[in-house]
Amino acid sequence: MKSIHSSYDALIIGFGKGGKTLAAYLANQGWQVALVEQSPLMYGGTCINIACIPTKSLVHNAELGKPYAESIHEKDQLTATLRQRNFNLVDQSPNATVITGKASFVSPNQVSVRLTDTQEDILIEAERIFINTGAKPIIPAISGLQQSQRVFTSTTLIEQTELPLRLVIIGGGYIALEFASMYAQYGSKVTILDRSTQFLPNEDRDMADAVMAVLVNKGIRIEQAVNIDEITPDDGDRQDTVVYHTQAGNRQEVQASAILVATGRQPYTEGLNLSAAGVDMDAKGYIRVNEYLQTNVPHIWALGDVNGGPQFTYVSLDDYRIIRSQFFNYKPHTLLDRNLVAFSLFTSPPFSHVGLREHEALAKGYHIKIATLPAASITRAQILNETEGLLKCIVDADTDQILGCSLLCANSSELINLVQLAMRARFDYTVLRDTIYTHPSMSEGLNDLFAKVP
Ligand SMILES: Cc1cc2nc3c(=O)[nH]c(=O)nc-3n(C[C@H](O)[C@H](O)[C@H](O)COP(=O)(O)OP(=O)(O)OC[C@H]3O[C@@H](n4cnc5c(N)ncnc54)[C@H](O)[C@@H]3O)c2cc1C
Ligand SMILES: NC(=O)c1ccc[n+]([C@@H]2O[C@H](COP(=O)([O-])OP(=O)(O)OC[C@H]3O[C@@H](n4cnc5c(N)ncnc54)[C@H](O)[C@@H]3O)[C@@H](O)[C@H]2O)c1
Repeated sequence: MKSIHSSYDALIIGFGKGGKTLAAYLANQGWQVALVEQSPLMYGGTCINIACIPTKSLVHNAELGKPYAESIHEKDQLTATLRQRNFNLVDQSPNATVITGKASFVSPNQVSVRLTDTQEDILIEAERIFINTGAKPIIPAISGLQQSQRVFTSTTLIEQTELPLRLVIIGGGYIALEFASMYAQYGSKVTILDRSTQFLPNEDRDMADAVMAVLVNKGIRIEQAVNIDEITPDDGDRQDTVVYHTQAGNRQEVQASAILVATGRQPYTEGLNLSAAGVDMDAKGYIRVNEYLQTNVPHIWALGDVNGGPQFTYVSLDDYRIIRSQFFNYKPHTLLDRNLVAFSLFTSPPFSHVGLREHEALAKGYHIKIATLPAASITRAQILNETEGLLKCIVDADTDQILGCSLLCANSSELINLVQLAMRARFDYTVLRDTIYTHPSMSEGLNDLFAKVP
């Protein structure tokens, strides 16, 4: 490890997407930079070690029909490679040092770091401090949950090399649906128990129903509006029992060889001692920032999940761009000009969305034109043998501009970026309708979808 100085131009706390990119950039510009990460198993942050990358590797291999244990092994190799590459990305710069330890504020400019290997406490001063400590799972208070040996988070479930025969998932959001889809494809019998009264409550009902149909076709059982009462332990048959009530008040039970808790993620500020720096948080514990991602303490910024923005790796990366534009010669960029953040939910096929949904456009008073297209009508989908799904676009009837688009089909996580670009460029929908796409491709579905706009 490089020698640690007592003072730096910039101190970055947490090896998240925004922070590591910022660390490498600032060091290349000649700043003296320290990046503190509490765990050597988290160099590179959440995305590459325990989130996006390992889960999408598992989704991909499930689609290919690879056995579970082999896929877990392959995922571990991939994350180990990326971890080392990410460490090098920062630490190989002569101006940057990765310090492995837990950071805690002592004053607005001073941070104490308890080094992970020696448990020694060191004090670091920095002119500017960037907090990028991410988020961690919310664990609901359910009787028996803490005692159970079969309860996992998204992090710990994908450490298991044995496929759970019966997987019960508590939650109905991103993690729940992605894990349900992939574990069902590996061969688990999956049950989703969601507290929300509606499946995918933010989506238009036609799209939500189409996603639900995809999951149900994989044999997944989905229960909405449930209230989990308790988890009762293994009685020798290697299965716990999850006891819950339905909205109608009926008591139900389901057996589980593994239980995944996927009930949301909360800001990771534990141990940071933000009060010593005087940094404000909101009611949910997210660090309050202005449009420049600056906290109430002017030389301290917060990037990524911890600042309460949408929890996506690409948003953390865009946070880096916002900060970069404040110090270097880039076009000014703030939270105020961040619009059109698309997302992809990596079920198989993936569900992707950008812009307004139909119900949102109507609520905003737009006059709209709508078109839908079954994925099965796209030739490429037939070739791929992935004919499940539905595509939908919402167009402003007064201007012909695209207001929103939802895609449930093969490669939708790529296609949605094309639609997003057209929306940012303020193209009329006819541009996507009449563009010459390669053949046979999923993009051609956009020709057909937009051709159906009345
Ligand atoms: C299972 C799962 C799947 C996901 N899939 C996707 C996806 O497909 N696409 C997508 O865009 N997003 C996905 N996300 C969300 C995405 O992972 C996060 O939005 C993103 O990783 C957040 O990064 P960040 O920059 O906030 O920091 P993180 O990458 O979370 O990094 C924070 C780091 O800070 C460290 N840390 C915390 N406190 C301290 C401290 N006091 N001292 C030192 N170090 C500290 C932590 O150990 C951690 O390494 C997924 C999330 C999960 C859980
Ligand atoms: N593809 C992606 O980009 C991707 C993938 C995974 C995660 N993520 C990010 O990670 C974040 C966290 O994901 P998540 O799925 O944990 O959270 P989420 O906020 O997406 O979903 C939480 C779900 O848990 C349910 N819930 C909450 N408490 C419950 C309880 N006690 N009993 C039953 N159900 C309960 C809610 O109804 C909701 O369906 C997401 O917001 C997303 O930003 C992104």
